[in-house]
Amino acid sequence: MAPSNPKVIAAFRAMTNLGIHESKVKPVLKKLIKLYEGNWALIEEENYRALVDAIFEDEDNQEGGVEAEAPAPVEQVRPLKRLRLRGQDGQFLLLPTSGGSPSLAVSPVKSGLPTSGGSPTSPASSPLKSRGSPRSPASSPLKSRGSPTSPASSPLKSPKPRPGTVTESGSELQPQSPSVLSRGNAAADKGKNPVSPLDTSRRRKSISDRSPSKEQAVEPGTSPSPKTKTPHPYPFIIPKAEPIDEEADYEVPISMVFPEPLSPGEQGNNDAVASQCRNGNVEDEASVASQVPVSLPSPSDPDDITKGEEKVKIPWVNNSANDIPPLFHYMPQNTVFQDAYVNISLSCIGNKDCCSTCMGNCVLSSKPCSCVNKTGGDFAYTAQGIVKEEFLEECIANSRTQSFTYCKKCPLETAKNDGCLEPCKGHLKRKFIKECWSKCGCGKHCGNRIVQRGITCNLQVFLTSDGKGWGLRTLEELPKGAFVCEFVGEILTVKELHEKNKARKYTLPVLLDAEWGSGVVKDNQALCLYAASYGNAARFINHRCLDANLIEIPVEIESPSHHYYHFAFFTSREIKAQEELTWDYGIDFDGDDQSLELFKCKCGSRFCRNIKRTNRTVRSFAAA
Ligand SMILES: C[S@@+](CC[C@H](N)C(=O)[O-])C[C@H]1O[C@@H](n2cnc3c(N)ncnc32)[C@H](O)[C@@H]1O
Repeated sequence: MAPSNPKVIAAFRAMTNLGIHESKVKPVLKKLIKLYEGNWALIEEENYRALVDAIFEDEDNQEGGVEAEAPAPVEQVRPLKRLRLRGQDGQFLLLPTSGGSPSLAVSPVKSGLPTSGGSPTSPASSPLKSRGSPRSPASSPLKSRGSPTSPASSPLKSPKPRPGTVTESGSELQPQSPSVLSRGNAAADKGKNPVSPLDTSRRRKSISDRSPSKEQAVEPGTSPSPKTKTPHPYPFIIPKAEPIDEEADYEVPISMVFPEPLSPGEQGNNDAVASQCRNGNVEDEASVASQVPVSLPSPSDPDDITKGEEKVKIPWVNNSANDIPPLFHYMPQNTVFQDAYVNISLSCIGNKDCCSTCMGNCVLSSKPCSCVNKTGGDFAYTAQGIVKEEFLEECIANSRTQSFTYCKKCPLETAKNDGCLEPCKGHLKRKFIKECWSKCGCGKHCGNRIVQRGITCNLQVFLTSDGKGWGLRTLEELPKGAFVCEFVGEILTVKELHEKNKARKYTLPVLLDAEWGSGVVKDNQALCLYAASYGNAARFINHRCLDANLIEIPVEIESPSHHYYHFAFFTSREIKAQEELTWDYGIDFDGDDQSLELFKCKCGSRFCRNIKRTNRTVRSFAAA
C-alpha cells in the first residue's frame, strides 16, 4: 500500500526525484526513523542528505563494501554518490544556495538521470512549470479603466525565471569556480558524517529564528523583486510539514500547524497518525503511515499557490529550501462545511434587489439602477472600479471608532452551551457594498461587479522578516480603495466553529455577524468563515493594529439576506509595490477570551494594542 504520511511521501518523492527507487528508500527510511527516534528534522535536513547517505551506505554494505574501495569510474553509474565526491569531474557539484545548504547541479549529459520530462535536475522542464497554460497577467484596478478585464501592461506580469533555475543556455550547469567548489566541498563533508540525533544544532528552528540576515532581503517595501531571490535548488520543492512532536507555541503562526482533518469521516484517520507521531510512537512509522489514509493537500507550486484556481498566479518565495508555506487546500470561493444555511436562490432576489432591465455597465449609466438602493442611492464603486473615497472613509471610520450593535441572544454565547448565557459583547456596525449579480440585466463587466470577478492584482506570499510567519504582499502599486481579495474559507455555523475550537484553537475565524444585532439569529444562520484547511490567499494576511493598509467591507452579491455575505479586502490607502498587506483582525489583546489562539503582536504599528504587554489573550473574534 502506498504511504500516506506526508513526511514519508515527501521523503519518497525527494528520493524519486534523485533517481532512487522506492524499494531502496523504504527499509532505510524505517531504520533511520528508528535511529533518530522519529526526529524528522534530522532526516529532512539538507534535502534528506542523511537518508541519501544511509541508502548508499546500505547499498555499500549489501555489496560487501566493494564500492568503498572502488575507483572513480565505478561511481559514475551511481550519480548521487557524487554528493560525497566533491564535484569530481565537474559533473556533480554542490552549489551553495543563499540558505547555505548545498544544491545539486548535475550535468545532464553525464548524470545518467533523465534530462527531460520532469527531471529534477532540469528546472526548465519541471512538471510544475508546465502545468496548464500560463494565465493572463493581472490587471490592477487602475489599469483596468474602461476595460476591467484587459491584460495589464505591468512589468510584473510575466514571471521572471527564478534565479538558480537553469537558463536556456544552461549556464548554471557549467563547472563552477573554485570558490564555489570549495564551499560545496565543505557542505559535502558535512553530509559525510553520521548525523547524531543529539546534535542540537540540527534541531528545527522556529520561524523567527530562521536566517534573519536573509530575511532582511524580503523586508516589505525595501526588498528586492522576486527575481533576485534564490529559490529552492530543485524545481520540485519538498514539503516540510512542521514538526509533529512538539506543541506549537504561540510564537508559531497557527497556519504553520499541520492542517486539520478535512471532514468528520477523515478525522479518525488523521488523528490516529497525528497522535501516534506526537506521542513519539514512531517505531514503524513508515509502515503505519502506509496503512492509514490521510487526505492532505499536496504542496503548492512556488509559481502559483492558487494551483490555477484564480485568474492570476500568486507565487510564493522562501528564504531557504526548508521554508515551505503551510499545507492547505486553495479554494477561490467560500464553501459550506456542513450545517451552514446559505440560501442562494434566484427566487430570493426580489425586483428591488436587482436591475433586470439594465444593460452594459450600470456604473456608467446616467440614472443609477435599483442596485444602489442599499448603498444610499449611489454606487460604492467609481467608474475605475475602486471604492469611492467617501464610502471608504466611512467604512474606515466605522471600524476605527468601534461602533457596535448588540444581539438579543448572541450566537457566540449560545454556542458555548455552558448553561450561563452571557450578554452579547457587541458586533461592529458595518456598511455594505451591494454588487449587481445574475438576476441583473448588466454584463459581467459591469462596473458594479468587482469582488465577484476575483483577484486581479499581482500578489505574492512571502516569509516576513519580523517573525509573523508568512505574509501576503502586493507586487504592484495599488491605489486607495482598490479591491485586493476576499477572505475565503469554509462556511461554518458558530456552533461548528465552537466544536472545531475545542479540538484546536484558531486565530482567525471571520464572523459574518453584520446582521446579528438586528434580531434573533437562527443557529444555522450565524455563520463564520474558517480558513485553516481550505482558503485563499487572504489566509496569509497578517494583522496590524489600527493602521493596517487593508480594510474589510461586507459585500452583498448573491444573497440579499445579510446572514451570508462576502468579506472583501480593499486598500485603505495607496500601497506601494512590495509592501506587505495587513488588516486589523480586531483583536483585543487585553481581553480574556480563551477560545482563540494567542499570538504576541509584532505588527510594528505605533498604535499597537499589544505593546509592552505579554501573555495577553484575544478577546473577541476577528470580525467582532
Ligand atoms: C491568518 S494567519 C496569517 C498568516 C501566517 N503568518 C502564516 O504564516 O501562515 C494568522 C497568524 O499569523 C501570525 N500573525 C499574524 N499577524 C501577526 C502579528 N501582527 N504579530 C505576530 N504574529 C502575527 C500569528 O501567528 C497568527 O496566528
